[in-house]
Amino acid sequence: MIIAIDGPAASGKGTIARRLAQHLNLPHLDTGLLYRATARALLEQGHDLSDRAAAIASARGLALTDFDEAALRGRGMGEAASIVAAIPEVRVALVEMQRGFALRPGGAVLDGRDIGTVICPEARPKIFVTASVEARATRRALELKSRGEKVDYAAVLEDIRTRDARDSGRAAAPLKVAGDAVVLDTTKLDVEAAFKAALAIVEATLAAQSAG
Ligand SMILES: Nc1ncnc2c1ncn2[C@@H]1O[C@H](COP(=O)(O)OP(=O)(O)O)[C@@H](O)[C@H]1O
Ligand SMILES: Nc1ccn([C@@H]2O[C@H](COP(=O)(O)OP(=O)(O)O)[C@@H](O)[C@H]2O)c(=O)n1
Repeated sequence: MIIAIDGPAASGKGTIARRLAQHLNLPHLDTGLLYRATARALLEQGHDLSDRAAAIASARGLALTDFDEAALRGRGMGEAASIVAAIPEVRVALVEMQRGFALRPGGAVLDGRDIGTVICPEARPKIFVTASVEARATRRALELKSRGEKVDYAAVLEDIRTRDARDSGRAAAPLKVAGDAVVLDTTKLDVEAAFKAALAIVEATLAAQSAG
């Protein structure tokens, strides 16, 4: 089974994807890390984020490895990732890697922005995880603080608004709800309740598949 989890920044999609993968014993790919790693490689080589050719080369050179998550999950890298992710050729360079992961025998769980719409349109179920922008900013601010970053809520809220607009407004694989996705709003759910709600969606899909 391929499970596609999409949604905006800090909606809780990664947490849900990880928990589902663990529970179902499936491999999990956080596809946001691919865009974050592309941006980081670009910056480390001294290029500017607006250097399209260098961004494309960086995406083409990326390998699925154990990413240095501590370096990638910082506030600046989320913003940088969303800038390079708007370049169509960067996205194309990362498609095969993601599809290869999704098509592993036994299935996989992938989370991102375009898993259900572009990478794995055949995935079942597709879950679109969302939450109010204020809840997402609160969660991200807490997360960044726990990672040792000095952050202020207002700045994180502004970051998230900017990123939502860029990710939804771009021409290439914009963030949007797939027609056949189930929307899961986690604004009022804690981590455990959000996981249980997602698991119920997966179980309903499995039941429908075995019935039909
Ligand atoms: N339902 C929830 N309630 C409160 N905090 C949550 C919830 N889901 C996730 N979090 C926390 O919010 C932060 C962002 O979650 P994450 O799963 O990384 O989001 P995303 O992958 O959508 O960016 C993490 O610190 C995570 O522990
Ligand atoms: N499948 C994906 C995953 C991430 N991205 C981009 O990468 C950025 C960082 O993604 P992420 O999932 O790590 O970010 P968070 O949702 O964790 O904040 C997003 O803002 C998107 O612009 C994408 O375009 N497509």
